[in-house]
Amino acid sequence: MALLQQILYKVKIISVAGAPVSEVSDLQTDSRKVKPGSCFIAVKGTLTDGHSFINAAITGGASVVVCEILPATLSDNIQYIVVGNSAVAAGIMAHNFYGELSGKIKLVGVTGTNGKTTIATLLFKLFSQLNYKCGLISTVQNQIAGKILPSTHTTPDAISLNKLIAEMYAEGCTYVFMEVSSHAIDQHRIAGLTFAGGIFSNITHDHLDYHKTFDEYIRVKKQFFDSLPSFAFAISNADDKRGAVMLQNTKAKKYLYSLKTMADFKGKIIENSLRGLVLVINDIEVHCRLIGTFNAYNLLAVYGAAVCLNENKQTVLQVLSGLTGAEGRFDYMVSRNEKIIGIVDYAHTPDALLNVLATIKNLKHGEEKVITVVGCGGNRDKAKRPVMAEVACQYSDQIIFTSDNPRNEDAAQIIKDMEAGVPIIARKKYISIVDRKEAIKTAVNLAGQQDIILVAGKGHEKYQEINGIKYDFDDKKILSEMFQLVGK
Ligand SMILES: CC(=O)N[C@H]1[C@@H](OP(=O)(O)OP(=O)(O)OC[C@H]2O[C@@H](n3ccc(=O)[nH]c3=O)[C@H](O)[C@@H]2O)O[C@H](CO)[C@@H](O)[C@@H]1O[C@H](C)C(=O)N[C@@H](C)C(=O)N[C@H](CCC(=O)O)C(=O)O
Ligand SMILES: Nc1ncnc2c1ncn2[C@@H]1O[C@H](COP(=O)(O)OP(=O)(O)OP(=O)(O)O)[C@@H](O)[C@H]1O
Ligand SMILES: N[C@H](CCC[C@H](N)C(=O)O)C(=O)O
Ligand SMILES: [Mg+2]
Repeated sequence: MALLQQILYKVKIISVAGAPVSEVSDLQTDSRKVKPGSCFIAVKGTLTDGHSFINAAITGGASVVVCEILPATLSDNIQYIVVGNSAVAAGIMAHNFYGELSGKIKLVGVTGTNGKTTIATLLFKLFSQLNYKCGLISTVQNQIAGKILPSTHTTPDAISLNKLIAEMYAEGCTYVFMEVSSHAIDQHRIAGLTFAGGIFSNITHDHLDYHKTFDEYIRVKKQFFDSLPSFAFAISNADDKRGAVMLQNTKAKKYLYSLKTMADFKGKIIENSLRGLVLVINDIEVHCRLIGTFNAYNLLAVYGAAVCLNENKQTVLQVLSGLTGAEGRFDYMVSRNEKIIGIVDYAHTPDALLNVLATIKNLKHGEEKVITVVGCGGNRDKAKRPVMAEVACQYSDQIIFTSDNPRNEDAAQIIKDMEAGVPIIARKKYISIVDRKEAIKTAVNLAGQQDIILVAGKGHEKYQEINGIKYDFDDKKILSEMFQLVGK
């Protein structure tokens, strides 16, 4: 049980009605999870409005209701608290409920279209190797010190998020590295948290189904930096067109990283091959295992954050040089007889696909073919489909369009949306195969000695979501099984 008054600390209350209640057993934004004594917070969502479930929550046992609009009829023995924004209230209340712990650990948030998982995971690995107990909140998995927990979102809802941070604190974690998605910022999942630092990777086309315009997407991402406290650090990518804008109104201490211009954290690529990257970072040469220019940016962001967190520069670079990236990001394998190269990557935006394919192009020695297998997710930004197809065609010798997670859409129609982006000159080099396993198999059959197969879009995912059901599916496992069979 927790005192209601304490949980409401810092919440902007407009009015209070009904019967006074002093304690609640927990907080819930979902009426279906309410228990006797719960405080139900009615949040306006994207599909429905939590206010329609106030009665269901009361029937379920809620004793307190936090809402933006008071119901027409009030139930007996229930306290109603009217707030300006229930989602913001949920964030602040969850933070209070779990002991305001974000300020007691060092919480670092990473935002941007691409690179969040990579940067957060590298920071987690780096600080763990520097002998700190750390937490990780990411798309691939959550981790509390060594314990791995499954992840359902890039950034969990406010209640799950604060609960997770509380578990991390209880386990003795002193650092938590987390991804901050644009959905999370917009839906106030991070409201109430105190960040020690924020990192911006980049912003390119994605999620326009949700944010509607690119300007709005930028505005939402910027809000994260606008809300950082003055004692925090804010690190941004000087080479991204919007890198400066992100820090324009932040109170935090500002730092920039760059491969192209003068910056606090300045990098230069000396070598970029399948063996990894050789970089000079602020005059120190470092050999890294990560591949591709985009990873040079991720490494610079990680280095910058570690320096801002007062770690020794030499030690940081020493540890960084041994680190591998996150699962399903440029995961590299070679077929039996060492003939075909396979790369599984989570590129599911035009920019990510472009970066990965440009990296592969740079790494080629000669006339090897690049065969790309790619699809787009259903119930997500439709505008990126033709653009991803165009990018795939531009940088590949052969392309197989296939399904990703169709969710509630028709996989064949998603592929048609992609095909609309195929340039006329590329019409002869693509085929479409809805069944993703068949598509991967076909790519392996098409590949000759030394050719490179890129399987893009699903990275670490272990399922394919079709009409609400998650079927077992693992690009890496399928590709490696087929690679075992390749005898040519
Ligand atoms: C579009 C979106 O972001 N939706 C998220 C949002 O749900 P919503 O706004 O649609 O909620 P809703 O269904 O309209 O319901 C409104 C309210 O009524 C409540 N309700 C609903 C039904 C009921 O019977 N009783 C009840 O109380 C709900 O609990 C909710 O509080 O809030 C929920 C709780 O936080 C999230 O689980 C849900 O994520 C959905 C499943 C999702 O797929 N989200 C993706 C797009 C997402 O968030 N992705 C980002 C990463 C993106 C990236 O950068 O790559 C992420 O952070 O994971
Ligand atoms: N700094 C970067 N710039 C551009 N592309 C990148 C960068 N880092 C990674 N990528 C590409 O984007 C893909 C996704 O990377 P990552 O998972 O780190 O990003 P993310 O921001 O966490 O994505 P999500 O929003 O889906 O969680 C990678 O598989 C790679 O193709
Ligand atoms: N976090 C991203 C993941 C997309 C991954 C891709 N495989 C897809 O299903 O579209 C999203 O929810 O939009
Ligand atoms: Mg991620």
